[in-house]
Amino acid sequence: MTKEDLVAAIAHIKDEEHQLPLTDIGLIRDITTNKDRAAMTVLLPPDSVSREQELREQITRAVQKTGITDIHIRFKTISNEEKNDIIAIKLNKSVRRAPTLMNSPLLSEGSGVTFIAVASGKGGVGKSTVTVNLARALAKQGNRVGIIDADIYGHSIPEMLGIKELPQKQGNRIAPVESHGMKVISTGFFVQGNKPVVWRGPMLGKMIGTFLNEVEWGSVDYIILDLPPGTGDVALDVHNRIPQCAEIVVTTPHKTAHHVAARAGEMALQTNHPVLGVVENMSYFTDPEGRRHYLFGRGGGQKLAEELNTELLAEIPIQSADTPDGADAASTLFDENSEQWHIFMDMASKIMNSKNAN
Ligand SMILES: Nc1ncnc2c1ncn2[C@@H]1O[C@H](COP(=O)(O)OP(=O)(O)OP(=O)(O)O)[C@@H](O)[C@H]1O
Repeated sequence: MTKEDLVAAIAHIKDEEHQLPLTDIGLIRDITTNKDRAAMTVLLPPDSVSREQELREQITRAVQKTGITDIHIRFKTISNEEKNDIIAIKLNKSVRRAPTLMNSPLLSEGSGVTFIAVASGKGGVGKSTVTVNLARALAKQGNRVGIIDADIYGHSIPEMLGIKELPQKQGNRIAPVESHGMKVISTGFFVQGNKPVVWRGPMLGKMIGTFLNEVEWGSVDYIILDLPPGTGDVALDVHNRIPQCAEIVVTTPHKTAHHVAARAGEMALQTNHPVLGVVENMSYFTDPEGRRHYLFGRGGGQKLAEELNTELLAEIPIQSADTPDGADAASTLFDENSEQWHIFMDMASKIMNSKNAN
């Protein structure tokens, strides 16, 4: 009796959500067998905890059919995020490079397009702010830049850029909206009103493919993708469809933010995507006398960069909403005279230099 025989014996036991064998998606692991003894660990996400007894019985029956009677099954509860991470990493090999979607000229070798996904562990840390300003800074330095706002839950890019129009049809293709010298496509263009998006399964799986294949991008040097927070389906799809996509992980100086951000970066690493670096946002506030105040603590970005074995690309200060002229300056498009803008310009140069070095 080998481990493979044991895996085969329990391969019919499936995950309810994905209908895939638990062994294939990493939710049964540490499978060992030794003569008449078998042991394994079953990982239970919250919605499956009630299945513990049923699973124990199913596994026991299946293993007993092989003649083994000494069966040890450990159950470990995991969060939904952990479940998604495990499945993402496990499935990556098999779903990677779906052939029908590889025909986008953008993805071909020699297209010269650099893809950068901007990720974060949780929402509200400034992922979209980093996407938009990095894209602007790259455009300002002479690059042709496209933005894919793939944040299905908080597609804020059109609003940030003040885009009012919708993309037009160009033959049987979609023309991205031009704004601030960049080409923009957003999930927000394809939903009505401000309803939360309930794109699941097949539709979600098609989204990145549609944005790559059916949008007429023309010539672009960079495509920056604003991912939804966390390590869900869209992030996984990007990792799968765009194997060359590099990642920037945005975090704040908060310890908790650093912790959750690490997962987004680790997913990239485990799926062999380079992590370009970490951006720490809302790092400090510079007062009118030029003194820095580290309102949310210090070092979170650096710590995350070390953990992911990458570079701290930038520390973006907090922009005050209180401006001399009373205007609402907490705009996400940083003014070209601001400290923040200079930092974004430096970051864009760094990224361009590393592209040229490759
Ligand atoms: N450095 C900064 N200084 C001041 N305000 C900022 C800064 N960075 C971001 N903000 C503000 O914080 C809020 C959240 O930023 P943003 O929408 O970029 O985050 P996000 O991570 O993309 O969030 P979500 O995942 O919900 O889309 C916005 O109102 C933005 O204007």
